[in-house]
Amino acid sequence: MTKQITILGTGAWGTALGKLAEYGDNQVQFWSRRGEVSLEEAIAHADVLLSAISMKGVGETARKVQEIGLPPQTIIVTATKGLEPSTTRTPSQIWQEAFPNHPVVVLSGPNLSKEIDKELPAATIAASRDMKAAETIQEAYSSDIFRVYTNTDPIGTELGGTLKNVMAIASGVCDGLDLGINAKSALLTRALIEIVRVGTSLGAEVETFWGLAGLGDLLATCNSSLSRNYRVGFGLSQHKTLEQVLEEIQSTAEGVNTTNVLIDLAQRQGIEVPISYQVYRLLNNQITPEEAVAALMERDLKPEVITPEEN
Ligand SMILES: NC(=O)C1=CN([C@@H]2O[C@H](COP(=O)(O)OP(=O)(O)OC[C@H]3O[C@@H](n4cnc5c(N)ncnc54)[C@H](OP(=O)(O)O)[C@@H]3O)[C@@H](O)[C@H]2O)C=CC1
Ligand SMILES: O=C(CO)COP(=O)(O)O
Repeated sequence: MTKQITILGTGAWGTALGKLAEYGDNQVQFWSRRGEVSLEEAIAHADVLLSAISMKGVGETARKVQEIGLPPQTIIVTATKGLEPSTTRTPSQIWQEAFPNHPVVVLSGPNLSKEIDKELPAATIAASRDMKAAETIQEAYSSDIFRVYTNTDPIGTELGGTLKNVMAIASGVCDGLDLGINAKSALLTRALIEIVRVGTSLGAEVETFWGLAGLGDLLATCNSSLSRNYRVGFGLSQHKTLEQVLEEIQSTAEGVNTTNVLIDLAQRQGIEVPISYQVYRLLNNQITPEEAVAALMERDLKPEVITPEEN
């Protein structure tokens, strides 16, 4: 059945998700803080409210929607991949706290917007504790170019997409320094284990990270120069400053903020995050790319540990 989908944010991802929604025969209403349609008008008849706003605007936008109020049947979908600095909350936690009586669905997977724009085939996850809501989004968004799976682990799905951005920065450094496929394979494998360790300590289910929202998104983002986060790492490996690289990208690279939030959280909770820590030091000008690689190679020797219980 045709849904009225209101998309908040007309950046790269909001626009691509709008096209996908239209492709799936839905009615789409865009809203942007710079646009002509008021937020009140945009959400008045929404069956689905989909937020594709970058992390820095999520809390503020959720508050604005809260002040206006949502129709009772509206399903909230969040497609943002980030962590709120002041609270370390994920976007779905922010939306769910603002709207405790509405279902919240996380939409996340290996979905580089530039490929979606070209109508290349892709798959993603619609995750919610409310399976009926996840299935509604699955149905609304599925088409012959976009295959949507459901799961019941919104936090794991969201953290897969969020934490891989940190690893994409590391991966850009790895490729930029021309370290080879052996190094890249080692990096991505250990990156996934690090993501699992953080994710499970924040309440995610381990299995989620073996799927599209975990391994799938890690592979896409860490192997593509379409990824803004990958380009941050690649640029730093060429000894450009972070400011220069971000100026060149002119778009959201959530991994920069996520790394800072993650290191703060990991240090407070005693979670071991060796790769993310080197990314943090690099982003904060404490180390060169070459020193970051050396620091990872020179860590204490130990057995390969894969399960989240062990470090
Ligand atoms: N691009 C991609 O391939 C994918 C991106 N994502 C995620 O989607 C999110 C958005 O990314 P993307 O669209 O690429 O980034 P863009 O930089 O292209 O767009 C960011 C969007 O967020 C809006 N925004 C930022 N701050 C605020 C605010 N305070 N209030 C209201 N709106 C605000 C911007 O509005 P304005 O234009 O007015 O500044 C713009 O619409 C990120 O979390 C990203 O990780 C997820 C999957 C794929
Ligand atoms: O999340 C993405 C692909 O799934 C987009 O990655 P970037 O934000 O690094 O461009």
